[in-house]
Amino acid sequence: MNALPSESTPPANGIRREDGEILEIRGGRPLVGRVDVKGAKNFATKAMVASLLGGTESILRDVPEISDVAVVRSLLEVHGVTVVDDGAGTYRLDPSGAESAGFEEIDAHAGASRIPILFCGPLLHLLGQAFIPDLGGCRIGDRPIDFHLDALRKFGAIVDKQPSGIRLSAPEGLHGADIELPYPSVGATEQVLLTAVRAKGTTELRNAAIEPEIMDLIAVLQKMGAIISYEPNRVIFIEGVDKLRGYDHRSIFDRNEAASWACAALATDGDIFVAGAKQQEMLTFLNVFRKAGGDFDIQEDGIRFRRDGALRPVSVETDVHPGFMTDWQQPLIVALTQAEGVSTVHETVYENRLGFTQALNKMGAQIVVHPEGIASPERRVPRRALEQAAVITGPTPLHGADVVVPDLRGGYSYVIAALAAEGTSIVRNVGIIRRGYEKFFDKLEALGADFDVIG
Ligand SMILES: CC(=O)N[C@H]1[C@@H](OP(=O)(O)OP(=O)(O)OC[C@H]2O[C@@H](n3ccc(=O)[nH]c3=O)[C@H](O)[C@@H]2O)O[C@H](CO)[C@@H](O)[C@@H]1O
Ligand SMILES: C=C(OP(=O)(O)O)C(=O)O
Repeated sequence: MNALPSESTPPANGIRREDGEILEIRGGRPLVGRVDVKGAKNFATKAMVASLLGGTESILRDVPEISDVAVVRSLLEVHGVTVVDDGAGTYRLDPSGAESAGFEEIDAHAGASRIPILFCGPLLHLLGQAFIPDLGGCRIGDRPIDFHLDALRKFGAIVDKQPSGIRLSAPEGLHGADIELPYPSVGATEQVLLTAVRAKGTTELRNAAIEPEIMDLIAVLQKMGAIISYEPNRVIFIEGVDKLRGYDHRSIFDRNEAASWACAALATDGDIFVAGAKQQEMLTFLNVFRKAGGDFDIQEDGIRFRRDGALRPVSVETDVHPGFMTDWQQPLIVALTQAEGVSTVHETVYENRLGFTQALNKMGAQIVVHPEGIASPERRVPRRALEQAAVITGPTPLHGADVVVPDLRGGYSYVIAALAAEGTSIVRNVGIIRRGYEKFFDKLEALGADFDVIG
């Protein structure tokens, strides 16, 4: 492997490694070694928004160095929140200077993230108004926000959809609400939690999402002084309180990143210790990992993942927690291209999350995507002719190709496919991967990956 330019010396090709958008990857080598997984992208960003609700400074620990965090930080700062970090993942967030921000400033900082929508409740409580720009995030379906807006109206917000975003106001303040979600939406559940904690009166939320990241957000809000009870059958009661204080909290680990590296070990016949990974939040993933021919050791400070002989075909259906997480299926599909038999992956959360498989076929995989998925009336995702179920026939040797990253988990998947392939691949648009994977290039290097940043 050519020695990668270190951060301190400018690389020969003049490309600052950390800003690299194009990788040249030479495959055929197993990934072996240790990676450290920090806090979860899908938790830390929400906890940062929650700091707006506190009357005093909050401290958030194990914050990952990813671009989605940078987007939320800049949105908080344009609203007058002081954010200081120690360079090692501890953030201090002081909302005492919070104020309204101009549309242009907000729009300029919205980035490719979905998190801005979660600013609604806290800003309405704090300022009585909010402007939320159009959202980013992975293009894996329509990703509407109707559940969010319906909930905010029930809290008493006036919602005005505009060409470039949403303007909200709450002239009478916000009051408790009775809300049943049509689907256990993670974002909509977080929207309700972040709004209800300071609303006047009690809120009942039914059909709530209960992902581990949601439970950690509830823990943060409880630390701040909120009164939230989590009942059986996805029911959450929130008693609004007049004021909340700052919190001190260590983020839950990123189970999506941990699962990604586990799939990388399967795909490259490697052996990866994921420091920070915990069994409890990954039970469903670990069962599928073992059925697919993986072996894992649960240790005090992490989980060791490796292949245990030939990979075996599996049938997986994505679902809400505690089911198989939709964010896990893309890296798993890369590993299943090496399994000895026919696997199926039914994507039931998003209607368009299997398009990334076309590039895998370009690398030699045999994946057929069925737009209608499984024929079952209770399916979550409306039955439309989009990517719904993938049938993966293996094992198929992968060869290098020139591919363009479509989304966060698809991008990660292309990199491990290139590492598992024989020959050289060019993977473009890899900046998207930095949305959710901290120090991605450093980790690949630590695991023995043979690649260069070429653009
Ligand atoms: C930043 C973050 O935390 N992202 C995660 C979050 O996304 P996000 O919160 O956007 O995902 P949701 O759980 O809301 O979406 C699930 C399904 O509900 C639909 N829906 C959602 C909201 C709405 O108002 N109307 C509607 O129809 C979506 O289109 C999708 O089909 O949960 C997803 C499901 O675990 C994960 O894949 C994402 O990684
Ligand atoms: C879909 C994902 O993220 P986002 O909701 O931020 O697009 C993901 O983390 O896999």
